[in-house]
Amino acid sequence: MQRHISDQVAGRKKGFISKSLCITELICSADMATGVKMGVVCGLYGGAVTNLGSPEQVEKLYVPVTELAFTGMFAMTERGHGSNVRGILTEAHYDPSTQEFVIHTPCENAQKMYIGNAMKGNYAAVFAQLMINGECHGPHCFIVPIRDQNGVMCLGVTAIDMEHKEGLHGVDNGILIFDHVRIPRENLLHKFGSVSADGQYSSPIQSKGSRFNAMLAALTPTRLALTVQAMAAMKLGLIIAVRYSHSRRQFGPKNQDEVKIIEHQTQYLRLMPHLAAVLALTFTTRHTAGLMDEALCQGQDLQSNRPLQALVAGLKAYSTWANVACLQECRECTGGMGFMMENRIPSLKCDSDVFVTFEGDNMVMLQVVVRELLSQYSRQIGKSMVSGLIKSWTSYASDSLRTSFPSFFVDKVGDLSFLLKALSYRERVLQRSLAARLYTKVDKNKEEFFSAWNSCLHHVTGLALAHIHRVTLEQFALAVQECQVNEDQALLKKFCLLHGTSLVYQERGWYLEHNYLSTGASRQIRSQLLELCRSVKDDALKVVSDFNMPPCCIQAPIAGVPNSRAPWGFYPQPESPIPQPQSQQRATSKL
Ligand SMILES: CCCCCCCCCCCCC/C=C/C(=O)SCCNC(=O)CCNC(=O)[C@H](O)C(C)(C)COP(=O)(O)OP(=O)(O)OC[C@H]1O[C@@H](n2cnc3c(N)ncnc32)[C@H](O)[C@@H]1OP(=O)(O)O
Ligand SMILES: Cc1cc2nc3c(=O)[nH]c(=O)nc-3n(C[C@H](O)[C@H](O)[C@H](O)COP(=O)(O)OP(=O)(O)OC[C@H]3O[C@@H](n4cnc5c(N)ncnc54)[C@H](O)[C@@H]3O)c2cc1C
Repeated sequence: MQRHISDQVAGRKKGFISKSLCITELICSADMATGVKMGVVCGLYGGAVTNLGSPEQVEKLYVPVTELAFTGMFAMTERGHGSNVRGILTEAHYDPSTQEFVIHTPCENAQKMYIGNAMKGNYAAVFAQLMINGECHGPHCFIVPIRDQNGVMCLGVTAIDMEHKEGLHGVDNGILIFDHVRIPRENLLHKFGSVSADGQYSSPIQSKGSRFNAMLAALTPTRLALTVQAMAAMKLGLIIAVRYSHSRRQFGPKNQDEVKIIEHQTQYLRLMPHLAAVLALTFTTRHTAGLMDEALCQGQDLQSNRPLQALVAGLKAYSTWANVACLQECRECTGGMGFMMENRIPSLKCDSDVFVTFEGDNMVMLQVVVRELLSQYSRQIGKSMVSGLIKSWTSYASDSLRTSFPSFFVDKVGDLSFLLKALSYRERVLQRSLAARLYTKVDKNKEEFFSAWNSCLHHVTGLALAHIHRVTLEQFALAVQECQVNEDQALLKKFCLLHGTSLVYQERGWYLEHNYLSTGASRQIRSQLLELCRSVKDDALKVVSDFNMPPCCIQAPIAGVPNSRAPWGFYPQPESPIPQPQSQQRATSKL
């Protein structure tokens, strides 16, 4: 792990992001809190220093972390501002007489909140408004000493433990308050903004907005890491629920053995789409990590890669919501056993619920996606075309768009090509109609942008998810094509079809409203979904074992893996004979 992190420092060895995501998934599978804590120290504090600092600052402020000399934290969020980082109130005043920055918390709303590792960490990457002679240069990142290696607090710094949370109990989250804390000028991470000894500000990025965006790009790698952490939670939940569904028996034909609960149609209908989704997410995150590795190996900064930032922001939102839905389904599909702490699902739910909020609230992340989609769109067609769009928007959407997606003429309803075109069609219609709506509101009716945008948020979030859905199905389809093992390829193809069918089925109302699906086709999609779920329910055991999750990471007796932290567990082995009450050998009979 240590060598691996120093790779990060040594300028990104080939495939660094892809490799680190494998480590991430494994660490998070073992314990979500450990993953988050490492994410804070390595991903966030480390990411801030390596993405926003100079090589000398990386050497001084991050390499010692890889040598376990000290740890860091990431202090961006404040009591008054979490999503709206531009509005943060912590101040960093430059004092040319001493060539120092004075970090100060001017009011209660400026207190840094929820900060991971706040009660143990030595240094904080603190986001503050950079002030020189009363002029504000926007949020910048400063390295502020919090406590020494003996745990003695630094002068002017107060840390308050926020204590009880829903989950992630292994992470210490706290409040940080700075009372005129002086740090050397060299502690400003100055890749995108620096201050000379006599107080002259300079930046390689002229636009304040783009400079601000560059500051936040440091979050992109950990947002992708969080996507992987959400996938790890989904995989654990599905391993437990699928295995239990293949061992637990309940009800059956008269005078015959009770059937395994996986045989109940509702059981496989509830679980299989989530299994397909986590496979789609697996291939899409690998693709995205590859893009990131490629960019970094070509010496590109993440800051200038808005398409990548948008893709990661969308994946973070989709995966963390998918995880919450998946774990709830797994909890319900395992009945009373799923509610017992020994079987892991409750703690996975509690630990990962917050993933939809931190690292960028999902509703806000979806807007990052659409900002980029609209930016690309207006570059692609130019403003004049958008005005042209408005004139005949309704006919435009229903006629010309459909001709570019003649699915229902050439593709068989439910084929993969049909599903891919359906998802692309929906994304295009939502993108063009949103562009037209905003253009009408802002350019024609001169509405203030915020209120125009706010009144379209339902549309915005729908477009963002439509985009991510389409990307995940495309990446899944590519992975199927590239699969070299025929048996695996055939199985992945069924799950890929299931993922696409499930996505179109979820939005069948929209497709019916837009005359893209006939009522007959909609019924065909539903029948296909039911049949695909049925056809893969037994293959699911192979899929979840192919996750190669080490037993020590599963820790769930109902999945046939003893929980070392809950030795009292009941151990029905998958494929086990039907356990009878008198024969129910508790593994702890020796107690
Ligand atoms: C090795 C082991 C590792 C294990 C890893 C485990 C997993 C990881 C676990 C990590 C631990 C988690 C613990 C939690 C930590 C945290 O929560 S940290 C804090 C996280 N906080 C956030 O993410 C804050 C979210 N907010 C933001 O990201 C931003 O504030 C924002 C909302 C995106 C900014 O919005 P806004 O203020 O509107 O600014 P921008 O949208 O960036 O706009 C700035 C200007 O840029 C223009 N613009 C926007 N988009 C585009 C575009 N696509 N193209 C072109 N231009 C664009 C925009 O118009 C603005 O221009 P101006 O108006 O001219 O300024
Ligand atoms: C366990 C935990 C650990 C954390 N660790 C850290 C850390 O180490 N470092 C750090 O800096 N931060 C950390 N955070 C803070 C986290 O990043 C913020 O909670 C997150 O960014 C959301 O900000 P907020 O809580 O202020 O919610 P708000 O931004 O106030 O959002 C509240 C609600 O308003 C909605 N909303 C806000 N803006 C919009 C909008 N423009 N459009 C639509 N809806 C909107 C949101 O969707 C949400 O439903 C942590 C938080 C938690 C809970």
